[in-house]
Amino acid sequence: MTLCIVGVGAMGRWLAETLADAPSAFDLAFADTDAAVAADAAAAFDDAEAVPIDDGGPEGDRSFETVCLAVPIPAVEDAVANWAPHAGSAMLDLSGVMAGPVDAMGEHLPDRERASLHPLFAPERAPGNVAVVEDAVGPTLEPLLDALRDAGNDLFETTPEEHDDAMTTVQAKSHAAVLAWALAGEEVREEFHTPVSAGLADIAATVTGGDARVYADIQDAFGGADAVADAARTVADADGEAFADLYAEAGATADGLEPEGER
Ligand SMILES: O=C(O)C(=O)C[C@]1(C(=O)O)C=C[C@@H](O)C=C1
Repeated sequence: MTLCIVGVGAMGRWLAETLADAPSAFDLAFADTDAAVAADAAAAFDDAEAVPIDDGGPEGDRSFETVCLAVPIPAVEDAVANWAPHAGSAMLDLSGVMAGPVDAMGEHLPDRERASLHPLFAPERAPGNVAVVEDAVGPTLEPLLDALRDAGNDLFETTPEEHDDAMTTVQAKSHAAVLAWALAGEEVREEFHTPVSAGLADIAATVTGGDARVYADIQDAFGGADAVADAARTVADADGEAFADLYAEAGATADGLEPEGER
């Protein structure tokens, strides 16, 4: 299958690396607004090519069986429109938001295969859970999804609404809370750390070790930092009894938030 990966950031590279090891053959092409980044990726994979971008789509009248959009969240809907004429059989996106691209793909590729995937991890922690909306999946996308499964990823079916709602808690509120903790904290001697503070410090290092633009896009797409700030204010203002009530309420909510294996 010819597959053009549009957007060669961390997740575009992750897809290429995962498929390069798959038994089914994927002829890879890479396109990026930074032509040097696409050229680098093409050089790293056997027989892969770099595709120059012109006016948002591929230069010349190029067509690929499948186009995968691994572009930033704010760019994905325009990318669907620009690349739809060049996706012969299928399009998928890995942008991390689902409602917008699923609607746009339905509008621009009504008669072709379509899926939206969100790998819920950074590539260095692959394989992991991948949320999937199989809007219209058939013989073109099936081998690609199988290759991700074969690489140890756990693909689970969701809806755009369920996914985007979940990301408010899973991503936007989590990141806001962790960043606020790091911003409010001060350096302490290592021996003072407790299991709780050491765990938070580890998570803060993970969150701040990524790409600021990706984290800003997540805040814009899903919101939730205000709710975290309001909750922190309520905790800060609570006296003994009110604090105990909040503590109990947080405990009950936290039970529901815990991944099943850890309950
Ligand atoms: O660093 C990790 O492993 C992450 O989980 C990163 C993380 C996240 O924190 O939500 C950040 C952006 C991606 O969309 C997916 C996951």
